[in-house]
Amino acid sequence: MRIDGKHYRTIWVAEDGWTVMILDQTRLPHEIEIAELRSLGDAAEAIEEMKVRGAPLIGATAAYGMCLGLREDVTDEGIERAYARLIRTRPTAINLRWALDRMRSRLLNQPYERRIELAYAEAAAICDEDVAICKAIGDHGLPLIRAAAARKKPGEPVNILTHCNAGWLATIDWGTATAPIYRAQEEGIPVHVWVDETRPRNQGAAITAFELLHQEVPHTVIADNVGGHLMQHGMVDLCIVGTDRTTRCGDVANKIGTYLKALAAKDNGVPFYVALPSTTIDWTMCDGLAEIPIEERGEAEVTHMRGRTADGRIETICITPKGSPAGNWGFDVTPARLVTALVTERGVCPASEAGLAGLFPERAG
Ligand SMILES: CSC[C@@H](O)[C@@H](O)C(=O)COP(=O)(O)O
Repeated sequence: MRIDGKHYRTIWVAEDGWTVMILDQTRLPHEIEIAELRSLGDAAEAIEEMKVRGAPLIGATAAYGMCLGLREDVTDEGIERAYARLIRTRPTAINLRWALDRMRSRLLNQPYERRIELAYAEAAAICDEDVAICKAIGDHGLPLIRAAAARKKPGEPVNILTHCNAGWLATIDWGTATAPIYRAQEEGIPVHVWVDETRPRNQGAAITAFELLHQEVPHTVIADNVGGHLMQHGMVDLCIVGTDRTTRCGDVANKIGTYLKALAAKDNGVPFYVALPSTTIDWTMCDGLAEIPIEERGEAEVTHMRGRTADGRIETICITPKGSPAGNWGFDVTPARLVTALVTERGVCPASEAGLAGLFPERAG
């Protein structure tokens, strides 16, 4: 996708053939800064500090983290050490484990002298596949937006609510929840996106708004609690969000607050879609509420906010009384019964074990 007219992916390898380059998402939307990852530690910290974030991009960064780890130690022990360091960076997004498992099984049993080259090729393949998968999600999600457009007066935009950032900046390109929106834009279907701010880290206000602005998609940033009101007043035609882990039975873990939007959507008869690559499905789990690990992060993300002052300085300010404790759960689980449908690279299906098994029979038990 584009920033100031220039095409970017979220992660790539520098001309030296080994340094991994990322867009540092902690600097958005105020600064466009490209960061270099030159060691296993750099890659792990980039994920932990959320310089890169979003389930597919976390997986891709971990894959490149394995490459950087191999440059430090090419042995089997080196592979296991890199795996162990990267797997503990963030707990909820299943793409992390998926990418690490794929890298490990590709590399073990290979001659030492070929491992680094094979690792970079595998990480690049993971990225290229993610681009194709997200594009396919866009193709399959497009008819849902087209159908909503058919119910509107000519020229009236389809109002789409999204939460957090499941856009191209959460993937390699295209995004998951945003891919159908970008496809609709390409087709000339008028769309308008309600962007939940997504406290505490404001991925909606900072990142989704940034990417929609640069893609010239009409949008409005709203406070997290506004969505229910808009739905009650017929101002949302459909919701579409991403996910960090979806169980084989269709329960969906996504950024904290997603569940409340799904409840409001159900109450108001607004379709609630979840867009996901199959790499985000955890086939080992059924009951998301009981089984999906939910990331808890530091209090400061809740007690403090970061932004740019009128004179251009980036500042962090405290918004709570000194001494008030804060809780910071990063994700919640939306039960399958609240999800209208899942949009995957193979098509749209009910959020259920049978629905997913129908699209991915080779994975279903
Ligand atoms: C396309 S990825 C979907 C999710 O990863 C996204 O909705 C989300 O919740 C991201 O959370 P984050 O904590 O910013 O990594």
